[in-house]
Amino acid sequence: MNDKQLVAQHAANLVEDGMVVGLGTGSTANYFIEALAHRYTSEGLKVTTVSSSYISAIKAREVGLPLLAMEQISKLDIYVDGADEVTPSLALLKGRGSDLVREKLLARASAEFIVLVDQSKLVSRIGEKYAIPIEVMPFAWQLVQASLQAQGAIGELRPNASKDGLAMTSHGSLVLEMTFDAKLSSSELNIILNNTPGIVEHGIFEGLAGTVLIAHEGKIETRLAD
Ligand SMILES: O=C[C@H](O)[C@H](O)[C@H](O)COP(=O)(O)O
Repeated sequence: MNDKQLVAQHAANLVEDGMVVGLGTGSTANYFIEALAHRYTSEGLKVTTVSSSYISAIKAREVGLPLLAMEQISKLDIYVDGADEVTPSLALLKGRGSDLVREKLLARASAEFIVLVDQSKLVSRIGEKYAIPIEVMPFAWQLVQASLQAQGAIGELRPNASKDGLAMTSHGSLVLEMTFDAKLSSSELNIILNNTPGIVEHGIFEGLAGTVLIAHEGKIETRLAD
């Protein structure tokens, strides 16, 4: 079992009978979906799930988990997802995939947001390893880019996987990948991005993570939000 599987299994064991569980997106979230499905089929654990992306919904269906559409829920008990960066204050950077809107909705709506990472995701500040993904309305991308450049950021639209076009999110947005002055804190960046018209969603998850489970060499460390 690798570190991502280990931490995913640990999180699946935290799910209790009757819970509505949000399913994240990405390789770590996939391991969680598999581990939860195992408990559902082998232990008869009663769960309902809601997915953060089309790809996670497909995965959940493949493994036989009961799945609700997001429109059918107004709250959930637990949301489990990976992250690309985690700071000491448990601010997150997410969105190397393209499903930020649903991910942040579920993170905000859940009673408990549990983040699964290995040690490679720990950073001292948001933006240390990756540019910040920013979903923009397609017609707004140049105005958003110019507005952020005026505040010192640099960056371009995300290319698609084969680099012969542009990446598009599940909901038809383009993605700007912007790097900001390293002196800006995650909360300052969060405010700038929340206040910029034309941005649909962005990858800074500030004050949302309740628990971060960190796997390293077969052991799990639990960090709780203040
Ligand atoms: O949109 C992608 C999500 O934010 C992922 O949770 C994040 O990129 C981490 O992915 P992984 O578990 O594959 O490292």
